Amino acid sequence: MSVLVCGGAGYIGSHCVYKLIELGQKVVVVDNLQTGNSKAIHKDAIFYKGDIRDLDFLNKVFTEQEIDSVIHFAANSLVGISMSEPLSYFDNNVYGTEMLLRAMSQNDIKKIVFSSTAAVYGEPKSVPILETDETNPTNPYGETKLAMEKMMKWVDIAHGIKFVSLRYFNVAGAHESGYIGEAHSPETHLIPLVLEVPLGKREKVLIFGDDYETKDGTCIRDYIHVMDLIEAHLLALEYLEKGNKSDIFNLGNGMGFSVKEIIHASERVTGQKIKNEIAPRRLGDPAILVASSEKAKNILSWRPKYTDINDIISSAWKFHKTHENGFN
Ligand SMILES: NC(=O)c1ccc[n+]([C@@H]2O[C@H](COP(=O)([O-])OP(=O)(O)OC[C@H]3O[C@@H](n4cnc5c(N)ncnc54)[C@H](O)[C@@H]3O)[C@@H](O)[C@H]2O)c1
Ligand SMILES: O=c1ccn([C@@H]2O[C@H](COP(=O)(O)OP(=O)(O)O[C@H]3O[C@H](CO)[C@@H](O)[C@H](O)[C@H]3O)[C@@H](O)[C@H]2O)c(=O)[nH]1
Repeated sequence: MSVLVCGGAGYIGSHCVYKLIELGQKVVVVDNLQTGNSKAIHKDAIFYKGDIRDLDFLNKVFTEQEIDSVIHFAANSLVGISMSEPLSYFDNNVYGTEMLLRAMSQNDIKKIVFSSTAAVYGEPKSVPILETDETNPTNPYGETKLAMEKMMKWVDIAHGIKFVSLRYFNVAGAHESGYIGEAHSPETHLIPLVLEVPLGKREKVLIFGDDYETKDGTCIRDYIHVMDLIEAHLLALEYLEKGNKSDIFNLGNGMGFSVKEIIHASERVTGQKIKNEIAPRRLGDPAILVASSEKAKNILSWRPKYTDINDIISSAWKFHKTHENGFN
């Protein structure tokens, strides 16, 4: 039996595929390569290039392969762009998930682990954020992920498809081998952008707003290492295999770092001064997002290994130093 990884050519999905294969699992990848790269897919995975919004394509994959469970990373995932292109976010994320769940239902596949996000909470009333806290997204991206979670809840009730929704905070770092890492084109995420300065690919990094109500005026995020995140997916699959109920878990380190602190930590890691400049706020950004992951620790027995921001940035730096042009 195989695990189907939707979005397995992307940053997080490719790390999941590597880990599953290292553990001896059979893996099928579906990806339309809109932001992913086929070079990031482990050579032992079976790859189908196609779009999750294409029901016939999905049914072909489910017919040709013996799929037991699905891990669903395929989505549009950029806060800033979702503010100017909300409809493409609803189309790819909500309609895409609708088609995936339809195909799973038609092919009697009953387990899905799903990438959700801290963006479902919006501006939190208190931190660290608990899964039971209010969800009130400040951007269309978070709204689509919330809609996808709600869709899965009703599909579970109607069709018995059990889900684990993992609400990731900010994912960073790279696979220990240094073979794969975060390589988007164009890049929009803070840590890889900051590291482009010491690599000589960028003159300076822009800080989107220094007038937030935070300790130094810049946005605070909770950074989690991609391999710790993947570990939680494996535990979530086990949890579903044991017949447990559908549930939602936050995944973060429980520590907030401001944009300025990330730049300073990156200076320590790289040993180089990183030029930066204050720019206007980016629309849709909450000021602060920090997770409580106690529920994942208690129920899934999740134990993150990378709890020091220097180690997370060092891991990203190791990849970027050897892949200055991503996978090209
Ligand atoms: N990176 C983060 O910090 C973060 C935080 C929270 C949640 N997430 C979620 O995690 C998931 C993966 O994020 P990522 O950073 O790896 O993004 P990514 O863009 O690198 O990966 C997404 C992958 O899905 C593929 N894809 C997108 N739409 C598709 C479609 N319709 N059909 C088939 N393939 C499709 C892309 O080509 C890409 O390979 C996303 O769902 C994202 O919302 C990411
Ligand atoms: O050039 C840059 C890029 C980012 N930022 C700021 O850095 C922080 C982190 O931004 P980014 O790395 O783009 O991540 P987020 O916008 O926080 O979103 C990520 O983390 C979310 C969870 O918190 C996920 O839902 C999203 O999919 C994922 O892209 C934010 O305050 C940005 O405003 C800058 O100041 N300058």
